[in-house]
Amino acid sequence: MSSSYDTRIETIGPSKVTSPLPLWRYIEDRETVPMNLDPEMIGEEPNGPIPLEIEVAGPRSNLFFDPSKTKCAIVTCGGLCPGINDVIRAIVMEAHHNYKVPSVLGIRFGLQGFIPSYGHPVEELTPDSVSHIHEFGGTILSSSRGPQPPEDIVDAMERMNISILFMIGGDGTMKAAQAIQQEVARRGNKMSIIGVPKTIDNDVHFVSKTFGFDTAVEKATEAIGCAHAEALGAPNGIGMVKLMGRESGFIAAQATIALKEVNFVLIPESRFDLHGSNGFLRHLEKRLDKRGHAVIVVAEGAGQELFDRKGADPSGNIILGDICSLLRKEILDHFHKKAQEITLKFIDPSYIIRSVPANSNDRVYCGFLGQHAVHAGMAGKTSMVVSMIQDRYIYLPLSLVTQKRKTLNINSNYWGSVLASTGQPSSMENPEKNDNC
Ligand SMILES: Nc1ncnc2c1ncn2[C@@H]1O[C@H](COP(=O)(O)OP(=O)(O)OP(=O)(O)O)[C@@H](O)[C@H]1O
Ligand SMILES: O=P(O)(O)OC[C@H]1O[C@](O)(CO)[C@@H](O)[C@@H]1O
Repeated sequence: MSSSYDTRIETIGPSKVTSPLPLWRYIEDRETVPMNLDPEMIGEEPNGPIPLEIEVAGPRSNLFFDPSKTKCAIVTCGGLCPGINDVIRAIVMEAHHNYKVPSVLGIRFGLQGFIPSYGHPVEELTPDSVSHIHEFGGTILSSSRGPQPPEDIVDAMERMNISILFMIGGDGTMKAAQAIQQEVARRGNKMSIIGVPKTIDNDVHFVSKTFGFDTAVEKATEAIGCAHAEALGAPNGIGMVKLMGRESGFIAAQATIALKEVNFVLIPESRFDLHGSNGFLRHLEKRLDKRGHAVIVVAEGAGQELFDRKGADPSGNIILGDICSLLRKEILDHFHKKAQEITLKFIDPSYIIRSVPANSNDRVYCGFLGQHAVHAGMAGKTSMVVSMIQDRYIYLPLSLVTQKRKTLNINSNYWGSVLASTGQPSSMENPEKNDNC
């Protein structure tokens, strides 16, 4: 398969400043690494490897910005995610200790922090002030989700004399970064916009694994382990766990593969019927008849096709698309009608999987992401994100990662492995499509 992806990284201008870093190896500017990307890992159709030249992350010997006159800023947007504080810490340490920039500002409450009418003061981030923040979950800068005009954000950056803006967030934040970058370019400003993709959902296109995903999955497996114990603790015991993932089921799928005890995993990408000869309830019934217990993992966005546009369930009750409420009701009704005793225990770890501090893997990952983000910004690279693919830290254009949201491809070998682990059928849709009621 030939590739039509433009992986070139934009730069603001020529690099004329010698880097102050005491290093044994610099990365050649524009050094690339040839990669044969596994399409499944970056959210593309599984049509064979994607050959691409991708720019290697790392320190450059020549910089665009003169460190002694460079002011940086960091903003965190979207939902919380383990490791945000680790990235903030790494950026501040790298910028201050190695490049010796005079100032790194923390923008409070996401993009709101740029807009004067919200009145959020900026915070000077120093090595001292960030030295222990990795011990805590969340973001020391706080976050928000509302849209803010890129013109007002760039006005604020001009007023504060910011040269490099680091934006830590999910796919929405990367789109916001692109809009800010376009405004910067329209004004002909010499400012660098660097994205660090963050989300427990792992749904950023072209990024094989976002930081925080690993920790969230680890935390999710604790809930599944408990659901399994509950399921085993009663006759016909059913343990159900709800996990985050509104539009993609990566957390549910990965936690399922990690813990072999899951018998059904329901994700947004894989439609299913409740009733009928091949519906979920029939398969659950078979599982209970055979083994006497079942563990079900549900991504919050699964089964939205079962609700009408008002969020009502098949009986017309408005339950706002909450798939687990619907499943619990339908399971209880189903087995009640059959006069079969079941015990259903429901666990919703909810925000716990994303508000915890990062695990060791994510800590290491976040540290490097932060450092490489600073190297990129100082070299004058812009409109890009820092990421890791196939064990290499690399830079990717924002235009690539914002093309679409990554979803789990149910024709992939990865999903095949998930199904092999649960033993559920590859489809729980009925051939006759009229019996969801
Ligand atoms: N298409 C867009 N254009 C400009 N700004 C956007 C766009 N999408 C989202 N944003 C802004 O980016 C910020 C973060 O977006 P959002 O709330 O969607 O979270 P996210 O970055 O996708 O993180 P998460 O994965 O946790 O949802 C918000 O301030 C939002 O208004
Ligand atoms: O309740 P909030 O903060 O809007 O976010 C919930 C969403 O955020 C995420 O944690 C990350 O996008 C999703 O998994 C979840 O659907």
